[in-house]
Amino acid sequence: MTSSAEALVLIGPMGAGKTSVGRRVAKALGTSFTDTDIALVREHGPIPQIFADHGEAHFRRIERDAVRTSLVAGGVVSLGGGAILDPQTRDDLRAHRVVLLTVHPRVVAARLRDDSRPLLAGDDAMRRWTAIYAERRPLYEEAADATFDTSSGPLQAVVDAIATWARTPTPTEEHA
Ligand SMILES: Nc1ncnc2c1ncn2[C@@H]1O[C@H](COP(=O)(O)OP(=O)(O)OP(=O)(O)O)[C@@H](O)[C@H]1O
Ligand SMILES: O=C(O)C1=C[C@@H](O)[C@@H](O)[C@H](O)C1
Ligand SMILES: [Mg+2]
Repeated sequence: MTSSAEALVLIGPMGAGKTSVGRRVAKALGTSFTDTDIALVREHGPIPQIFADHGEAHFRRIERDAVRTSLVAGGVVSLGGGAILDPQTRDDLRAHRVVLLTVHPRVVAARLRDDSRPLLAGDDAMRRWTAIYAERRPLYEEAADATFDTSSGPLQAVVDAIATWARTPTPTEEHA
């Protein structure tokens, strides 16, 4: 028995669909939706500005706080792509159901055209996306209870598949 509600947490690389899919999964399950990027922007301002004014290490600290608060709230929680880098966050995720969203590099390029992601700013965005994903992949895979690829098909098909998976009791729940 856990003291706080278990969240359904979406992790994965930039542009995999954590925000857009997570919002729709929450609607399908009739539960709350929190996106840690959206939450921290509300409190601290735009992400590129935070990186420019205070650097990535500072961003990771406030991201860590946003993740902790969001996990306590429960429901569906979409993390920023780099939140998995924090060891405390990785530890916290063990108490929740974690879904890894993946996407093929050929597909993601078209999804990353806006300038909201400072780690992809400027030239060579796709080369950096690929390197960052390769570096974090073991952390994503270690944390994930299930993986869904968002590269093809309608977004709603991924949403439905995750909602169906989420409704299936975990072995722990079955035997509780
Ligand atoms: N399955 C999908 N099919 C088509 N387009 C998608 C899909 N998932 C996301 N998109 C589009 O890709 C863009 C990026 O998606 P989104 O912001 O949800 O990614 P993210 O994983 O939250 O990225 P970040 O880590 O930067 O927060 C959005 O314009 C979204 O509409
Ligand atoms: O993958 C990352 O490191 C990031 C992903 C976005 O969700 C934002 O949290 C920010 O742009 C950094
Ligand atoms: Mg997002």
